[in-house]
Amino acid sequence: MSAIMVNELTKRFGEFTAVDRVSFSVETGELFGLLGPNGAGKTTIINMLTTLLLPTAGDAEIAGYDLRRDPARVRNNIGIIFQDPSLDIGLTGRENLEFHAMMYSIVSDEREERIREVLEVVGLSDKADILVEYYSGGMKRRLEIARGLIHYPKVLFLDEPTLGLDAQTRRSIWDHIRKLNRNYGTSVILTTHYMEEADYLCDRIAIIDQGKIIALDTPSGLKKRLKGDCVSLDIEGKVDLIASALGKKEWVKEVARNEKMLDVIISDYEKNIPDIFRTASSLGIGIRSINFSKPSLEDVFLRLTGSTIREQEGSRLSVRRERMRRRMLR
Ligand SMILES: Nc1ncnc2c1ncn2[C@@H]1O[C@H](COP(=O)(O)OP(=O)(O)OP(=O)(O)O)[C@@H](O)[C@H]1O
Repeated sequence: MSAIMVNELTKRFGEFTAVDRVSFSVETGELFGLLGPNGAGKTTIINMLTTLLLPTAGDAEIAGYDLRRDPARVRNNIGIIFQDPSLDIGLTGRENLEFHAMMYSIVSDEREERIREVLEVVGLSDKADILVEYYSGGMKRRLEIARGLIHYPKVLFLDEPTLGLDAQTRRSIWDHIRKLNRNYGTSVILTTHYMEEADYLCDRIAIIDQGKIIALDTPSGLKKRLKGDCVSLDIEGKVDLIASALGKKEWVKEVARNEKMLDVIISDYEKNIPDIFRTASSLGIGIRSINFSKPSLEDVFLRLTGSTIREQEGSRLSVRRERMRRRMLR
């Protein structure tokens, strides 16, 4: 059985269509991502699937229950972690969980054991009795995840789970999400605009742009849509000569010269890279350095939407990477 089945789900705010006939399904135990820029419609999709917002059209089933006909049962079978923190900072971590467990009518005999368990999943057992006011951003996020798990939901919704957190904390949250998904078999649907988060965590990703799903596949399936890998060579000798020799190879998709540098888009990197060296050597041309970049989800996104990628300004490497990326996409 699918954990979530979405059929032509649509949300209009007045004249504006925020979500436009979106259809997808999430398998039981799957970690599924909605990836897209700010304003793409991800939160609106989550809000509809969690019964917080009424769809304009379309329908969905969550944990086997119809969104429109059975919203109470849907709510009982899901956990939600919102984008904005919603903890009571005047209570301890444990008290926040107790309060939530009571709201879900978990009987007191079971409550203590469940709290112990979810605190362990998110690695907060030793901080449970500290006021949330003194928690770091990452600890708060982990506590929110623990809270979303307290009633053993079949499906967990996470809206931008690591928004605003530093890289190290983000990584630790990812590991906790994976752990709960693997250990409990909880189906997870998360929204993110961090490409690396979707890539690292998700079994499958739906790329959302302007309210529509524009691609849906595994991370590697999405990356395979690109033309190839980019090899960047710093040439010692006649650049035009090697550029023309490489351009004739069947596995070379594109060659572009930039002064002494050569960017070559190739297929099957592992197999063909030695041939680049052999070709250079047969022409008496040296290669000072070689740089290699594999396509990322960022490249896929750029290819699909045409929108620019924000790179660190001023860095020559970034400018170069951006240039190489654009070549891979053409
Ligand atoms: N209640 C509302 N009334 C009018 N427009 C809305 C409403 N809620 C959302 N929108 C619009 O719908 C679009 C999608 O918003 P949504 O919050 O779903 O995007 P998102 O992909 O989740 O981005 P973010 O991560 O920034 O929240 C946006 O243009 C937003 O301004």
